[in-house]
Formats: sequence, C-alpha cells, structure tokens
Amino acid sequence: MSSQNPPSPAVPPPASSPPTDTPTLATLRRLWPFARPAIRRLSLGALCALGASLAALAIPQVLEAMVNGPLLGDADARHTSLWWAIALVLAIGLAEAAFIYGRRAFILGPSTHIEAHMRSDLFTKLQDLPVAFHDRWPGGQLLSRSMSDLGLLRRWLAFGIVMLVVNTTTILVGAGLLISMGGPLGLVYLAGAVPVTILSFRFSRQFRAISRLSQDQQGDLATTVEESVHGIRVLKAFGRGRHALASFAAQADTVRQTEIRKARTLSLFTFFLTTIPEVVLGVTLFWGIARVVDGDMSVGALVAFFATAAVVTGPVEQVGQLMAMTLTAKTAIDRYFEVLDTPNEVTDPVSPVPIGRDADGVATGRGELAFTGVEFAYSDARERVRDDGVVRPAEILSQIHLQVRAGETMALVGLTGAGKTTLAMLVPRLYDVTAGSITLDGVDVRDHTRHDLRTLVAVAFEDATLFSDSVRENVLLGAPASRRTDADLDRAVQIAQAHFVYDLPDGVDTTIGEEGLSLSGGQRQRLALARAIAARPRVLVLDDPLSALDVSTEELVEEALRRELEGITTLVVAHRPSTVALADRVAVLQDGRITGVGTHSELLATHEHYRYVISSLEESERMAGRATGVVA
Ligand SMILES: Nc1ncnc2c1ncn2[C@@H]1O[C@H](COP(=O)(O)OP(=O)(O)OP(=O)(O)O)[C@@H](O)[C@H]1O
Repeated sequence: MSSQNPPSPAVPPPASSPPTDTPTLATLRRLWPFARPAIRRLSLGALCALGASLAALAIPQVLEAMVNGPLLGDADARHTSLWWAIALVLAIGLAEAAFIYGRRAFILGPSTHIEAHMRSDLFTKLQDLPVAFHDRWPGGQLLSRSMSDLGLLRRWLAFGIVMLVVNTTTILVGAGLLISMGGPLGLVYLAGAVPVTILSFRFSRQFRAISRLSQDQQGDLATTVEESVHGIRVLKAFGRGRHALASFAAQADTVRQTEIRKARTLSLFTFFLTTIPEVVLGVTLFWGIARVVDGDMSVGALVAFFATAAVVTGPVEQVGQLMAMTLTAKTAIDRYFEVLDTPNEVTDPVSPVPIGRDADGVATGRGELAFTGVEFAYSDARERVRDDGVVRPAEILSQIHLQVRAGETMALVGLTGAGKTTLAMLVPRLYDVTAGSITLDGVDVRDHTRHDLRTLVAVAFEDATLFSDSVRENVLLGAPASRRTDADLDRAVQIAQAHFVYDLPDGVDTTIGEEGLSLSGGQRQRLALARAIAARPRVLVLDDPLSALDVSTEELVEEALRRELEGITTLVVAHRPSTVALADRVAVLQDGRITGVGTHSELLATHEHYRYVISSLEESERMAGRATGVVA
C-alpha cells in the first residue's frame, strides 16, 4: 500500500525561473472560480457603471435638442421647452450620480471577498507545501504575493475591470453616435483610433515586462527587510547596520528606478493618448465649423458632436491607466498562481492507514521506528553521476538501516554535516525519502495522512520557533483537544523544566512576542520541548533541542523525560556528550551512512570514528567551558 513517491523534482526558485507569461485573457480567466460566487453583484456593479456612462452620453443629445429647439427655434415655445430641457439634463445628471454610487456599493463587497478568499487559499497552500518549497522561496516573495499583489488585484476588480468595460462601451457607443451625428466628421475623429491601437500593443508588451520586474523586485526587497528584522541582533552585534542599510538602499534604488521606467512608459503612452484625440478634435472642429457655415450641418448637431467627443475623450485618455492597472493585475495573478500551481510532492496517500487513538483521542501504538534502505538527496543539491550512470542530486543519506525499539531513546551522533538533522526530519515527513522506507509500528510513514503521522510524531528543533501568542497557546499548539487542560500544560512545563513561565508577568497567559524574542535561547528551547511533549506523541524527535541549556539543567530535563515519558520512543540528535550518555543506544552517522549502533560504552570500545566524534564533542565542550568527562 506504500505510496512510493518518486524523488522530488526541483521546485523552481522564483528568482531564476522565467516568469509566467500567459496571454492576458487566459490569465484573467483563472479568476473565474473566485469571481463566480460574486458574479451577480459584480454584474450589477458593471450595469450601474454602464448606466452612468450612457447617462453621460445622453446629455449631449439633450443639448442638441435644446440648441436646435428652444434656443434657435420658435420664441413662444422657448420658455417652456427650456425648462423641460433643463429638468431633463438635471434628471439625467442625478441618474448618473446614482449609478456611480450603485457601482461602488455593488462592487466593493465582492472585490474584498475575492481578495480574502484568494489570500486564504494561498495560505492553505503554503501550509500544505513541503519544506523543500520553503527552502527555495524567499519569505518576502511569498509575503508580497499574498499582500501587495492581492491588494493590486482587489483595486483592479473594484475599479479597473469595471472602468475598462465601461470605458470601452462608452467609446464604442460614443463612436457610433459620432458617426451618426457627424457622418464624415465622425469618421475623421475615429481615424485617431488607428495609431492609438498600434501604440496600445507596443505599450502592453513593454509594460508587462516592467511590471513583472517591478513586482519581483518588490518581493526581493520585502525579503531583505524580513531578513534584516529577523537578524537584527546579528547585524547589531557585528556592527553591520550600515552595511545592511547600504545594501538595502541599493536594492530600494533599483526598485525606484524600475518604478520610474514603469511611470515613464505609462506617461509616454498617456501623452499620445491625450494628444491624438486632441489633434483629431482640432481638425474636426475646423472642418465642422466650415460645414455649419456651408449649411451642411446644424449648429445643434455640431454642439452635440463636440459634447459627445468630449465625453468619449475622457475614457480614451483613461485607457492608458486602465491598461496599466490591468497588466499589473495580470502580473499579480500570474505570480499568485505560480505558488498555487506548485505541485506538492509530499502528499497524503489515496487510502490512508488510520492510526489508533484512545478514548481521549490520544494516539496509541508502540512507537517502533524502522529505517530500511533509506536514501535521501535534497532536490537542490549539486548533481553528480551515480553508479547507474544517471545524473541526480548528490545523496546526503545512503543505505540507512536502523531499528529504534519501542520506548527506546536512540541518540544520533556524527560529525557536523553528517546528515543527522536530515535523517530526523524524514520521520515526520518534512521531506520524503528518495528511496527505501521508514515505518512506524510496521506501517510506512507515507501510508498515514500527514496529519495523523504528525499526531504520532512530535518534533523539537534546536532553533526553537515560538509564535506571537501566550505561553499556553504556544505549548498546547499540537496537543489533542482532550489534553489542553491546565494540568496537561503544567505536566509539559514540568518535564521540560520550563518553570520560569510561572514567573512571567501574566504567568502562562503572558504573550511572548514575535518568535519569543523576549525569552532567552534556553527558555525558548524548553518551551519548544514542552510543546513537543504536550502533543502526546508516540515518537519524539529531538534535534538538539537542549543545546542552549547548561549541563545540569540538561540533565534535569533528560531525567524528567526518561521518568515521565516512559514508553515514548525518542530519536535525539546529539551534539553534546552528556546527551549521548543519557541515551539507551547510539547510532553513528558517518558520511550519510550508519556505521555503528550500540550502547555508548560498546561503541567507545569498538568504534574508532565514534571515539573520534565523542572526543571532538568533548573538545568543543571544553572550549565552551562545559567539560563533562564522558569519554573518561
Ligand atoms: N535544505 C537543504 N538543501 C540542500 N542541502 C542541505 C539542506 N539542508 C542541509 N543540507 C546539506 O545536507 C548535509 C547534512 O546536513 P544536516 O543538517 O542534516 O547535518 P547535521 O549532521 O545535522 O549537521 P550539524 O551537526 O552541523 O547540525 C549538509 O551538507 C548540508 O549542507
């Protein structure tokens, strides 16, 4: 039943991958599933906008009737007709205002809903995508896609698309009226559409490329800001603030220059869009007056012609802005779907094996862990020719065979870069093995849903990530619903020796700030450990989560772990001899292979590389002033 996934194909990095360049209409069509629920309100909004522009076009018709009738016609009828005409213009003007209000009222809601819906789908996708994806995609690129790109899209939905439809309709209806009213005069006016169309194509091509560049650069800039804020302590400690500022300023200047190029391209296009209709209007004005003088056209028709032309000129001049908005929205949609379309290689099986749970919903099982012929390569690792002649990313782990007995604490030991963390991350499927299998109580970990597997396996990393929330919420993050009581919280806190939480200003309800920055490294690590314990797993994967603790506190934690978590299988990545000494057995990882398994003393007696690793760890401890004397 095992869902043997193929080796993960490389996730394309955003910076080096060619940007998606689908035709604009094809891109816009992708919005349909999001827009469909709101189509009624969007259509009503578009109808209101259309009504407003038709009302604007109707006013010149009344003007024509007014000029030809009351103003130039019979003096007796002038008075009454004039009032009627004024009342009509006023009514049409009020209708136009009402339509504009209706457009805003109908469209505002749907556009914000579409934005929220798309943002939530993006967040769900980001949660679902494997760690390999996040290794490749900088945070700022994801942030800019979920925030500024979707904001641009909302503005386009609320204004751009509607005005584009309305303006196009106004121009087409206006063109029809101009031809019907002015005959050849209308045709001369419309001749201006030829250069405008040619320029529009050129503009569209240029603007699309710059718009993409600008949005990508803004994503990179967001990444820099995010990294600088995240690493503010390092920057300050190394006095690199000025350097960081200089490189940020250079990057910000690149964005500024791209924005200027973008604005220049748009300004040039707008210049032609404004100039061409004005020139054509001048020519038609000259010819129109001549026609009136020759008696080929009435004064009222000429007034109406120019009033209509004035109504049409506005939308023509706005075409540049609206096209720019549309192309920017298209880029935003492309960038959004680049993430949404990324295939997920770490998926749930079609027929998952359910996990056992007790009456309280806590996972049950022995927790026996077995690695059989496990191989692993990071998809972005340097490629090399393998024995079978196939070029593949170089393997980090190869031919791993390891049995971790139920309830046993197994330490993983090896030199730096040997692959210990990588091996530990394969258990909860943060990455999938590229060959071989990992089983938990005889079931391939890929045969459980990821949710179930992560109920069975809890992880605590050296780099403890805490969320901007209370201690309580941070610790009970992964706890089963029935095990979220104060007693459960206290138990996890006790085992992790995190008693300091009771001394915080609001005790366990204290908000610990973004990533728990207000806590020390050791305190953060103990909270991360408490979180793993509170999850009530069958297997605990500890990636050196006690590295920031002093040896005596580490011993207390380890003792509590052994005493309280009896029966829970623990795989611990060990960087300190003291951690190793507390394990039941130790596995030696050497150049991506397990070269020895046994108790600490057995390995000391028989395994040369192990002795070397342990003495290196001892040496590091000594240099850090924390000698433990485990080897001796
Ligand atoms: N996301 C990644 N993409 C590509 N290579 C990676 C990635 N993460 C780790 N590596 C590489 O995999 C190898 C093993 O790394 P790993 O972190 O598993 O070693 P480790 O034994 O835990 O090291 P340490 O003791 O220093 O923590 C290293 O060469 C590392 O550069």
